[in-house]
Amino acid sequence: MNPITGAGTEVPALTIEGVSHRFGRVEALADVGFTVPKGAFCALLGVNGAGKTTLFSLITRLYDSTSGRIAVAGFDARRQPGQALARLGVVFQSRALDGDLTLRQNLSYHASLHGIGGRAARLRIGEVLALVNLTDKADERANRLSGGQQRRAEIARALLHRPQLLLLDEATAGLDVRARAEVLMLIRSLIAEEGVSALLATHIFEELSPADHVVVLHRGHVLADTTAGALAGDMPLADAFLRLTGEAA
Ligand SMILES: Nc1ncnc2c1ncn2[C@@H]1O[C@H](COP(=O)(O)OP(=O)(O)OP(=O)(O)O)[C@@H](O)[C@H]1O
Repeated sequence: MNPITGAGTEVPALTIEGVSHRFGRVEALADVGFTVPKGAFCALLGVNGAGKTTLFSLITRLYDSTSGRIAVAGFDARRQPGQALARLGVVFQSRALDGDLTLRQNLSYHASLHGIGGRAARLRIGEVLALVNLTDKADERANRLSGGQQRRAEIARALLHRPQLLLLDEATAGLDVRARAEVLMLIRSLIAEEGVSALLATHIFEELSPADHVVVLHRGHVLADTTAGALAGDMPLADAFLRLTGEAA
């Protein structure tokens, strides 16, 4: 077993190998590689422009990856996109709920996009609402929910089709400290109890525990693939990040 990532012989939730991507002359990603094991949490740390969103766009097939390999639960994103995407749940940086619809209506709409309807949808919506602890808010209009509740609702939405990997792009940004902690606790409990894996792009270091797997992305390069504790050493994680990248998060 890999002592840092905890990877065993199981098929990883996410495999990134030798992935590069350019926007004209800008090299957004350069030979990026790392693995998120099944049932694990990984924080992708990077300042603005590090390449986090580009990487997420390649994983979700918004952009086509032309070099290297991306696999979700063993399914190649380029050659088996349907199978790869079916195993992926995404929480975007921008708000993704229709504020005028109730939480249940939002979830019904997205369930139908995944081909889940009728009784199966009603049952699954009940399950995901319970998972994110929002059962009592099901008939509330989305714009009446707090920022933290909306994020939890977006996580519920991402879980509807039972993905194996959650991609969370700055899912805790813009929330107060308490709501951030609640969202992170939810992600950790989904990993522990539901067996999903999660890749969280973030630049908020206080959220992380020493044992957490962290990948530092900087100007398109992976500078570290280790644990938060090993990266921090005897200094605060933010200081270690600054020393490594030359930039404060
Ligand atoms: N559509 C695009 N066209 C040209 N350059 C782009 C495009 N998207 C991203 N870039 C450039 O690619 C690099 C990586 O950007 P990216 O958005 O992936 O970083 P990021 O880590 O997600 O940052 P942020 O936290 O600001 O979203 C940056 O230099 C950015 O300017």
